[in-house]
Amino acid sequence: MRKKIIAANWKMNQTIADAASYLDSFLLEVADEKRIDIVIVPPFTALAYVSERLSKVQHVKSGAQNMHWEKNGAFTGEISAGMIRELFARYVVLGHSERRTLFGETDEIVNKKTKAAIAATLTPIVCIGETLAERDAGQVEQVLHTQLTGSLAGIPAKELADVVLAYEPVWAIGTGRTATPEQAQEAHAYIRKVLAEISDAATAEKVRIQYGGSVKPGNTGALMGQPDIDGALVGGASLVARDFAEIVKISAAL
Ligand SMILES: O=C[C@H](O)COP(=O)(O)O
Repeated sequence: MRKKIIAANWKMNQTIADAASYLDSFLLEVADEKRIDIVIVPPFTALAYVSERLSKVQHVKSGAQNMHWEKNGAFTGEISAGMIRELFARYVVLGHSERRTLFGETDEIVNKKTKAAIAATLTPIVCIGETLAERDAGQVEQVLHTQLTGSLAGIPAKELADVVLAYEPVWAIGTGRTATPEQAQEAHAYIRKVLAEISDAATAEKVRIQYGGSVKPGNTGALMGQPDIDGALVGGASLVARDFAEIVKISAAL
């Protein structure tokens, strides 16, 4: 049985002051929700603060939104896995579609970052997903296959088992247009099939696959009730503490 993992990707939102009042209410709301993993992914500027607050709460962890694959060097504006780990963050989101589309991240780059994160004992949340044009052209499986084999190349099964994947159809991100539970389940089942091909069936069964794209309290139950959906990567709805707490509670109760 895979433990569900629900993550709040705040993207470029929330100051330290915002994070403080958010956590005041969110941590009270989810104080008893210890059946699932909960992750808060703030912008880098609030990561130290959020990690410090969460160090007193065992069941909620922090994560970063991006990192560079090198340990250090002349990479202005970048930070390394070791720097994230120094803040006691446990997760890092890699290859988010906004990184791929707006900042030119390729599967090769995501692969280097994933390996560097694992080497630094961070758990990567590797994002994949098709655009609307690709879905309309019937290329969903082809796109997911390319992204999976490229982003996860050369990662041994033992390490792959602990990687978290996030299936985020690009057309559902921030649009209010959610994949139906059936569409999401179909994609997740295919992802697990590809995972079995690139590792083995037992490893594929262990990998947790989140769904992301306009997840809200109202659609959480139907999505999280699907057999191959093991959690959610939540953007917009995670900015409101009460909404994100509701998503956590609905997921934990399933
Ligand atoms: O990382 C989160 C995803 O991009 C989903 O964002 P959204 O919930 O605002 O659609």
